[in-house]
Parts: sequence; structure tokens; C-alpha cells
Amino acid sequence: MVTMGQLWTNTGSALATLMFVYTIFKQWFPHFGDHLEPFFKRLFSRFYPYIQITFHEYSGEHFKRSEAYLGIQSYLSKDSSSRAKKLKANTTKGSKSLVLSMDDKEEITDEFESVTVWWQSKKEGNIRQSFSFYPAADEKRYYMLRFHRRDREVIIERYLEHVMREGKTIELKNRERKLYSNTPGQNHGNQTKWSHVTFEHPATFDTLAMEEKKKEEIKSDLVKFSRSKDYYKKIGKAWKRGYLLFGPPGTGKSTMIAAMANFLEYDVYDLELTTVMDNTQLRRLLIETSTKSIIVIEDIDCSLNLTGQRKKKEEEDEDEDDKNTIEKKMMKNEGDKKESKVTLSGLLNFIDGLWSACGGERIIVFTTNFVDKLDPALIRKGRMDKHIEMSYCGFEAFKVLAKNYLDVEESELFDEIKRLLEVEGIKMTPADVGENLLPKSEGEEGETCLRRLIEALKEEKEEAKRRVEEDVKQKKEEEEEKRRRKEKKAEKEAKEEEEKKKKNKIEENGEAEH
Ligand SMILES: Nc1ncnc2c1ncn2[C@@H]1O[C@H](COP(=O)(O)OP(=O)(O)OP(=O)(O)O)[C@@H](O)[C@H]1O
Ligand SMILES: [Mg+2]
Repeated sequence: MVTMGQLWTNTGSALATLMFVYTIFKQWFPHFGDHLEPFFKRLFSRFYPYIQITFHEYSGEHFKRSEAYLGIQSYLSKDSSSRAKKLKANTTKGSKSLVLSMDDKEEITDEFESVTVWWQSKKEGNIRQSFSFYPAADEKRYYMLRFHRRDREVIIERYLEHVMREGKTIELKNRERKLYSNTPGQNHGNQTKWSHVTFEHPATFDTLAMEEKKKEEIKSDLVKFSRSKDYYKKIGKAWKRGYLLFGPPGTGKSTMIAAMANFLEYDVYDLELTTVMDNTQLRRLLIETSTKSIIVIEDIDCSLNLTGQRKKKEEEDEDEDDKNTIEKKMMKNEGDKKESKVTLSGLLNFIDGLWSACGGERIIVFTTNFVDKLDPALIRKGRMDKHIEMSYCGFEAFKVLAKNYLDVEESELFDEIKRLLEVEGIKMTPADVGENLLPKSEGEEGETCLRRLIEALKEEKEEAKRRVEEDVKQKKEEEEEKRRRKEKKAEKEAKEEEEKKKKNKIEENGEAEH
């Protein structure tokens, strides 16, 4: 009895012999071979159980490298570097490291859902006679995927998508990240355009001085967001998330943005609203941003520089309600200034209008020193989904800084610092703490730096006391001034009233005489 395996082996070797004979035959009788070729192909495909798909490096117009080819190259780079025997190393534009891929004519296998596939890197074209460093123009490279025809469904429906998705992820990981800023271009009239530099900020969540719990919460929020493509699709929401970072200057708002970008490996778009002419330009800038990016608007409360005008108005009308909303600022901006006509509604449209959904995965971060000044419409949940307060340095945050700056994790001086920060409640920003901890000369001891910090904290306490006293004094003076003005006003009004009465009396008397 012949087993199935033996049958396949026999058929395979019979086919191979037939192909060999056919090749010889074709060499001797080239014209006759043309008639037989379709027949042989049909015969061959009936018994050959594999399917092949080729992915050419250049396909279509414009001599652009095919996305599929590049995706496969990235996908295979992770496996080929450990499995293939002959590798090619390439630097590609915008990539931060070498990309290893298998060399021509190499083959590796891959497994997916218990299905085995074979990838081959191939090259076709004329063999050159002369030596040259450059590839021949007629050399064509391609990847060939081979799999059993019983696995057709798995491969076509799921494996190829998996390869493309993984490849894209590896490509994105390998790319050099960029920091974009919008500057008015000289060649484009007043149009503002994105220009970029390589993003190389060293801040990470490890170096960020903040309570561990808060840090972990933000990190898991970011991770959850970046993995929620399908979830956002399911609930019908654009795949974006808004963060509002607020707190006094020097508490690490900008540093946090850099840490977020490094953590998620996103690009950063630093949007300067004051150079944006109008809502149309704002929209255009948004459309030009790429996926996997953080769009940052720093100091949103003073992005549109109108505080001067606001002050004038306040001086004229003292009793005016002190509701300093962005909308008011922007409305005035629209009327008085020619430079920027970005309105609150334009900005809101930018955040959650239809345009914000193009391109996918984006984080929008606003920073401000004065959260109370912002219009509630701007910071409501859904627009700014997560509000993060960046505050003065606590003991836990100090420990992170001491470790980063001085490599000190324990010291007897820590108790005193803890007392000053927690019991005395001295407020010092992480920026100032860091400055005090920074060794000022080569070989300065960690202990010296810690003592300097203790001194600075004590000084800060005195300074804060002085500030409070001054504030009280100033408030008193202001109230006194206000009272005086009110008195003056009342006096003036009484005087006017008296004069009015006098005038009326004279008129009445005059009429009586007539
Ligand atoms: N939480 C922090 N962790 C680590 N370093 C910090 C932190 N806060 C501030 N720093 C240090 O202080 C410097 C200033 O911080 P940063 O620019 O992030 O403050 P900011 O809150 O953005 O201030 P501003 O409101 O003035 O823009 C940074 O270079 C950083 O080294
Ligand atoms: Mg900042």
C-alpha cells in the first residue's frame, strides 16, 4: 500500500524530472517549446501545492518605493536579523538606526496562527559585465511570499494585514522623531508653515520629579489611549485625547510634554497661536500634522497677546466683572488687531471639529499657569479629557531629583528637607530645587548641594513671609484707595445734586416772577 507522503514524493520527483526534460527540450527546440509552455504550466500548477505572491520594490508611477515592500522589509527585519545568514544593512531617510534586512536570494520562514510561510528576497535583471558601485537600472528587487494553498484564507485575510501593521509599527519605532514648530515662512506671504528639527529632548518619566502614583496614572492613561484604536472606533469618537497641564512656572509642564512624547515615541507639534492668521490657517496646520503626534499649545491664557488692552479697559471701568475669558480676549482681538483672527470657536473646532479626526492617533496638550482664567468651554471634559496639576516640589519629587542630579538615594539631611517641605509647607518649584541641587563646581559633594538646598528652602520661607506681608499691605492700600475714590465720587455726586437743585430753584423762581 502506498502512503500519501510517498505518493507526493513520487509525484514531486516525476514533476521535477518532467520540468528538467522540458527545459532541455526548450533549449533545443525553442519555437516548439512556445506551444508546449501553457500546457506545462497548467500541469505544474495542478500538482504544485504552493501559492506565491510577489511584492515589487517599485510599483506604479513616480519611481516611488512601494509602501508594501518597505512594510515587509521592516517586518522581516526583526526576524531576518536573527535567522538569515546573509544580511544587508541600510540607512533609510528619516530612520534613526541601521535597518537590517535579508540579502538577495535569502529565505526565511515565518509562523502565523500555526501556518508556515516562506519569504524570499529576490532580484531579477541583467547580469552586468562591468564593475560598478551602483545598482543597475534594470535590476528589480522583490519579496516573494510562498504558502500552501490550503492556508490561502488565513494568509490573504489575516496574515498580510498583520505583516503590514507590524511593519508599520517597526518603521515608526525606527524613525527619527521630529519637533515641528509653525513659523511664518518668508516665501509664503504671511502663511505660517511647519518646519522641523530632530526631537532629542532627554526628559523621561523616570527623570520627571512627581509622585510615583500620579506618574503611573498618567503613563497608564497614555498607554490605554495608544492601544484603543478599535475602542474609539466602536464608540464613534475621533482617536484623540486632550490634556491640560496647569501649574506655576517651573513645575515641569514642558518637561512633562517631552516625557510623554518620548514615552509614546510620538512627534511633537509646537503650535504658536500668535503667528496663526485666522481659523482657516489653523485648520490647514492641523491637517498637515501626522499621526502619532502631540500637538502642543503652550500658555494658552496668553497665546493671544491682549493683556495690555485688557488692562486699559479695567482701569476705565473699575467695577467691571472680572471674568477674564478667552472668548472676550479673542473677540477683542478680532476687532482691534489685524495680526491674528483666531477665535475661540476656531480653536474649539481645531480641537474637536470634523478636521481633528483626520489622520488618527493624536494627543493635544494645553499648558497654562492660570487655569481659572480659561473659558470653561475650552477645558470641559471631552475637549481636555485629563487635567493634570503640576505643583510645587514635594518630598517624593525631591527624592527623584536628588537621585537624578546627585545619585543620592539616602542621606541624614533628607529628614530636614522632608520637614521643610511637608511640615513647614515651603513652596519651591522643581526647577528651583534642581538648580540648588546642581553641583556648581567639579567634584562638589552631594552633601554640600543638599545643604545649599536646605538654606534656599529656609530663605524661601522668609521670602514667602515677606511676600504675604507685602500682599496684605498692598491689599490694604488698594482698599483704602478704593474707599477714597468712592468717597470722592459720592462727594462729587452730592455736589452735582446740590447744584442741580439750586438751578431748578432759580428756574422755578424765574417762572413765578413771569
Ligand atoms: N517636575 C520636574 N521634574 C524634573 N525636572 C523639572 C520638573 N519641573 C521643572 N524641572 C526642571 O526645570 C526646568 C523648567 O521646567 P519646565 O520648562 O518644564 O517648566 P514649565 O512648567 O513648563 O514652566 P513655564 O510655565 O514657565 O513654561 C526644566 O528644564 C527641568 O529641568
Ligand atoms: Mg513651559
